[in-house]
Amino acid sequence: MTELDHATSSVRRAFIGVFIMSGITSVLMLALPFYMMQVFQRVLPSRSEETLIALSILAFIAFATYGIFEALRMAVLARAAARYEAMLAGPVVYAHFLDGSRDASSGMELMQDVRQVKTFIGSRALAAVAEAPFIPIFVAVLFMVDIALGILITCGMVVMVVVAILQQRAMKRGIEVQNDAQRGANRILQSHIEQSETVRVLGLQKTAIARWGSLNARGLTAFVNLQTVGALFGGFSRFMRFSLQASILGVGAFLALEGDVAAVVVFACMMLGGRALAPLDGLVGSWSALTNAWSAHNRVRDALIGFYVEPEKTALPEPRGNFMVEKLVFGVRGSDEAIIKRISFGIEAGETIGIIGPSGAGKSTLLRLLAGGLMPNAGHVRLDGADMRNWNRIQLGEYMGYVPQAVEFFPGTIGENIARFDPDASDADIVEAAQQAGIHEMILRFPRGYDTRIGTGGMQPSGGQKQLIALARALYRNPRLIFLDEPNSNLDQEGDHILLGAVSRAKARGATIILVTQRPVLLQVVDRVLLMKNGTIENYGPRQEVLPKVVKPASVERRPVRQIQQPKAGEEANEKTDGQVAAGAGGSAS
Ligand SMILES: Nc1ncnc2c1ncn2[C@@H]1O[C@H](COP(=O)(O)OP(=O)(O)OP(=O)(O)O)[C@@H](O)[C@H]1O
Repeated sequence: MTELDHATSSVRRAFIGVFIMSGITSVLMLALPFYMMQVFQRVLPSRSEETLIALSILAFIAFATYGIFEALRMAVLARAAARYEAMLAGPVVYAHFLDGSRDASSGMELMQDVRQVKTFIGSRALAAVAEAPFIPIFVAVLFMVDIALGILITCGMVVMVVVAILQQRAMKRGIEVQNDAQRGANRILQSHIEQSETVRVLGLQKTAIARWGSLNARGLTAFVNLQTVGALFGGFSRFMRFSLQASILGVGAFLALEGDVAAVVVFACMMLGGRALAPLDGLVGSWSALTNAWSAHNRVRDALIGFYVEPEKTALPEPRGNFMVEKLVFGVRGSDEAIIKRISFGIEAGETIGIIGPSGAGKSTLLRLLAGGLMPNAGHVRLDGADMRNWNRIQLGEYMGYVPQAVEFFPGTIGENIARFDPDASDADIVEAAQQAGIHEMILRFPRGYDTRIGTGGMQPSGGQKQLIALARALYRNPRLIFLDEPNSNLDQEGDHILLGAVSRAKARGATIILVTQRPVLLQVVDRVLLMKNGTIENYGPRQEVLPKVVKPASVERRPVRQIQQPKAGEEANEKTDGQVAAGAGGSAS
């Protein structure tokens, strides 16, 4: 059973309970008209105070029971609503983490969808849905009083159902337009707020507001139209409800004049009519909330189809670091051309591999596939023989170090970020990782040292500092597998030396290191070079064979790649080489 199945069956169970309670409250609603009839037809003619007291006690018991069930019903719905969010919010985020093709905003939107459904489940609108099947009770009582009253209310209700259907049709398109516009506007706003500084520097304030505003205006126009249509239908529904109640009174009065029914029965029937029509009226009034919640649930369902938080996978032994890539294909939705095109190669445990190639060749994508950040569309990435999908990701994370291309930190202190928020982290391990990354002294100079807060709302380290802190995080507890995506793109010469030293030490202790780089300086330490071009492998082999064919003469002159000696473990790198790897970019010379 998936998480979605668990959540929906929990809501279903709650709804069945609410449905039963709605049946009880519907029957109890008959107590007031019944009490009124008894008072007028029994107590007043007999002038019996005992009967009045007995009837009143019975009526109060009925009202109290009604009140209890009404409260209970809403409490059950509130709990079901909270359970829906509690059971699905985590899996929605989890599924988002697993699906590398989703962007950040779609994760937040799904969370909003979960909340929208939760709000609906806990609302009166769902209670009205549960009451609707009991309308026939009131209709049947009216039929029992007089067939004319029964026919009248039935016809009125048919008209109201037709109104509800027409309303649904009239509002369907508007609801879609409103939701699409609001989502689009939110995405634009979120992205501009995240990049406020760029907006400020480039003077894009008005453009940003205009782009967001035009979509938001569409949403607002759709909102006004929807509210107007809803109000019109709501007004008509009220009109129908009051007219029907008045008609019941009119027809009842006519029957009373004929002597067919007593006057008090006419009043009781009018009350019953009102009760019968209330749920329908409620449904018409909350139609857009119901439709929105249904669409939101469908989006949540689509995101979670087949998803279940897996029972812990069997923990495999610590990986040695043998990678086997088999016919690997990766593409994104909406694009015909794959980014990674059926490539196969292997990496030996303990090797250091440099992935190079022109911009857009697919280097970062390949690295992310190897690290398990993305899942392939076809083919396999096997680590020590096991498909990456079959590794226990939480266990595997302990053996992984990763510096992504765009480094960001989670809100917390530098120490917490380096330790990946491990609650059992020892200060010694954190400091050791920082020393390995050569930033211990730099961190000590920060306002609160290792306790300085970074990430959203905290201190903003420079680009180079970010890369070195991320390197410390990658080296925390000496992982076996290290993935570095252009880890020196913001580093100066000193940073390059620190990085080379750290990579060399990790290599010396047997780690498998895969790095993407555009600059030859890092290639000094690699064993093999994988040259990518347009999603395929153009060349893969020992550094000494591949590099001479792809490094620009300028950089070769400054530091001939053929002569670059791999530094020994712990040895700091030599001078920085500024040349760019010209792999496949045309004009490369050997
Ligand atoms: N989520 C995505 N949606 C659409 N296209 C994508 C996505 N991710 C990557 N691409 C495309 O895939 C191609 C390879 O991207 P990738 O980042 O792997 O290249 P790269 O070789 O690392 O480039 P660079 O050296 O510039 O970082 C690019 O053309 C990029 O536009």
